[in-house]
Amino acid sequence: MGPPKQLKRTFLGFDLSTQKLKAVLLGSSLEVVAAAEVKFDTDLPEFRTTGGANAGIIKNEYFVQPVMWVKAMDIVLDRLVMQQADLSTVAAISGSGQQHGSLYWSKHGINTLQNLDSEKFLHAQIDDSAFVVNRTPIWMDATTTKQCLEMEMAVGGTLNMVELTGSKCYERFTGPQIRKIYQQRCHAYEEANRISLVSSFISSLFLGSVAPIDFSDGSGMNLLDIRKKNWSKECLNVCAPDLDKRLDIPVSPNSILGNVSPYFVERFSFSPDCKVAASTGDNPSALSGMLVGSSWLTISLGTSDTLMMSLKEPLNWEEGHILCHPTETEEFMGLLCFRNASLVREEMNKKTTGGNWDKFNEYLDSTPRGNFGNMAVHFNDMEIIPEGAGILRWIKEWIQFPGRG
Ligand SMILES: Nc1ncnc2c1ncn2[C@@H]1O[C@H](COP(=O)(O)OP(=O)(O)O)[C@@H](O)[C@H]1O
Ligand SMILES: O=C(CO)[C@@H](O)[C@H](O)COP(=O)(O)O
Repeated sequence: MGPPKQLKRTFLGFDLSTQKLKAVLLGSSLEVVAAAEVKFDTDLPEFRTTGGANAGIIKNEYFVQPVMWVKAMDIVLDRLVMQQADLSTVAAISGSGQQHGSLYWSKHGINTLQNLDSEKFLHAQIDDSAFVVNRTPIWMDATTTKQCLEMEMAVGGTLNMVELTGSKCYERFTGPQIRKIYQQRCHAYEEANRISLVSSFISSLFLGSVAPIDFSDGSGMNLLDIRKKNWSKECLNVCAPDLDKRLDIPVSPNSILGNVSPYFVERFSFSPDCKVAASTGDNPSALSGMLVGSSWLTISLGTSDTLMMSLKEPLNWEEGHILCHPTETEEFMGLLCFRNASLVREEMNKKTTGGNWDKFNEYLDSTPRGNFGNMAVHFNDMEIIPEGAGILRWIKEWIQFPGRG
């Protein structure tokens, strides 16, 4: 006999990453009680994504229709219920989101979020009209070179931007993306009452109101003063007008934002006392989830590959990012991100084995590490670090070692 129902406490986490939405229900000893996922390409083919994103007509343009994420939330919750997951035991909900992507709420969208009808699906209510930008940029987008130059110049150069925000201006970062929308779709920007990151969007759905952005994921915007853990007025001013109102005050990633909205109580039997915690970026989440000491380096192999480390003090890196640490909130984290990652591996796997990872791993295991000196770098898309694209191959005979002729 297990503990009485009122003592059973579970914790529900979401990961809204590039290719899928995953949900995991954990017990109080962190055991997995239930898990479900929704793959955008195959479960929601009507959105026509490839690797979870839509490519635009402009080179390096990538976007997503936010309603796809809303629909994915409907489906993933239903999949948990179909596994008999008892959502009335959930004590708290939180999430991790692909970094840098942004959502632009219309006034109508905010109103709908606050008055959801539990008889209807989320996506039947939070539809296209909830957002003023229906092709919303995600981290893969790199079309904001002009805005990056403008923002850096306006704060006195690249080094000043690094010193303030922890990163030079990167095309995928939210600040340059917001500036592009302000410049190219001024009307939409004016109509955007609030702007969410993908992470704060997850909390918003459960809270029933637009959740604040946490300062760890907020560090991936080129807008946050990472030392003060607040928006940099200088950066906001050079990005777009009246941006502070649209972003609200950033909060600690540890914050409890409120109770779950009545929609989830009525539709999925969540307890009205269930708490909604701030969500954060997927990389800050990955670093904190690894529970490693400060001298460890964490590597995450996913749609993007990332390298993460804890830092006591922020450093002024020419490349890469310093973010506010998600759990040691007085500290910082270093992040390097590489975009030619799982999608490149996937393509190679399809070519060589027809998409069978076991076979692919067998092939890898059948050659020694270093592959006899035959190596290749596949930058199918313009890489972030180093900035470059193309395929480079090294064949053993071509590599000249000093002293070996
Ligand atoms: N056995 C495997 N070996 C290498 N890559 C894999 C394997 N299984 C899945 N993948 C790849 O991992 C990627 C998904 O990783 P995931 O961590 O869920 O992504 P994300 O970073 O978007 O959260 C997919 O591109 C998939 O093809
Ligand atoms: O741009 C970055 C980090 O700066 C990416 O790592 C995104 O956060 C996407 O995450 P995945 O979907 O690859 O996990």
